[in-house]
Amino acid sequence: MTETIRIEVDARGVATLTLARPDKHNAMNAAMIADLTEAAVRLGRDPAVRVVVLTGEGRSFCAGGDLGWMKDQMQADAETRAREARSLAEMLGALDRMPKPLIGRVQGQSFGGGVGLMSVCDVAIGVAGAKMGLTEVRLGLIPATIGPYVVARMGAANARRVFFSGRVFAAEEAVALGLLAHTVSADDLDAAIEAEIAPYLSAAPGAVAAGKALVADLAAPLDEAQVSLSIDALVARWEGDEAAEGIGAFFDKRKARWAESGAGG
Ligand SMILES: C/C(=C\C(=O)SCCNC(=O)CCNC(=O)[C@H](O)C(C)(C)COP(=O)(O)OP(=O)(O)OC[C@H]1O[C@@H](n2cnc3c(N)ncnc32)[C@H](O)[C@@H]1OP(=O)(O)O)CC(=O)O
Repeated sequence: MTETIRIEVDARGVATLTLARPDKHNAMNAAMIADLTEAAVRLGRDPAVRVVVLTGEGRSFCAGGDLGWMKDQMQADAETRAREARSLAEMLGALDRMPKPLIGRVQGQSFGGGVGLMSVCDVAIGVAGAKMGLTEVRLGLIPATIGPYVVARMGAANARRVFFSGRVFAAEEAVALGLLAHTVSADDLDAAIEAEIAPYLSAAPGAVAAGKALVADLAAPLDEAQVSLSIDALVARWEGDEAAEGIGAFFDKRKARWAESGAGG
């Protein structure tokens, strides 16, 4: 475990999992991806933990996949690229399957993979007016490994709108899309999270875990074929010119210049 996340467990068994790269808006690099995967498995197995709250330190919940890490994948060999893309899918799967209620405390901006994290929470509550979006297409990327979870949340019709436009929307719209349960003022966020936690603490842990597994199977059964498709889709983007231009433009702090064919990779 590195320094990318913090875990605190209180006497009631409420674990708070905090994304802790505030200077990078909590973007998920390789270390954070590994740490989150390990934490999901560990907290899921710990009988003392009853509920997990996922939050971010600083101004953002999570700005998505770390674009420096993604840039590295573009220079890497095919085996490394596939392994790194799979690590993202495995992290999302580990959080999604964690047999404890996972509550998202969305205190700031969330983009790309940050919206993916919200989508693997059982319930997420956000601050009114917070900005979010599936902004990947602005970077020459797509919501790939997060795709199955986000589509399950908002449905294909909504996903088409927000995936293909990459537009930024407010937390209120995220409620309508099914990403957030409701919004509150920043001052009321902790009270809202406490209110959400309380009933889980009196529920039978085994029943909660069984219910969570059943809902996951009934609502959006995710098989290895879908996971592989999403990994391949991410790797294909890393191999194309558009992501190099989009990510390059982000770090150069300029507007991306897309090829005019409209079919560029
Ligand atoms: C998971 C999958 C795909 C993705 O998630 S792709 C990533 C999608 N995310 C985004 O599009 C957000 C990118 N970030 C921003 O738009 C902005 O940084 C911000 C979050 C709106 C904040 O803007 P602000 O002007 O307040 O701050 P800076 O831009 O100066 O950022 C400060 C600092 O943080 C670094 N940073 C921000 N986001 C990222 C990031 N995603 N990756 C790496 N670094 C990031 C930024 O570079 C600055 O660093 P300095 O060193 O201080 O310059 C794929 C799948 O689904 O499979």
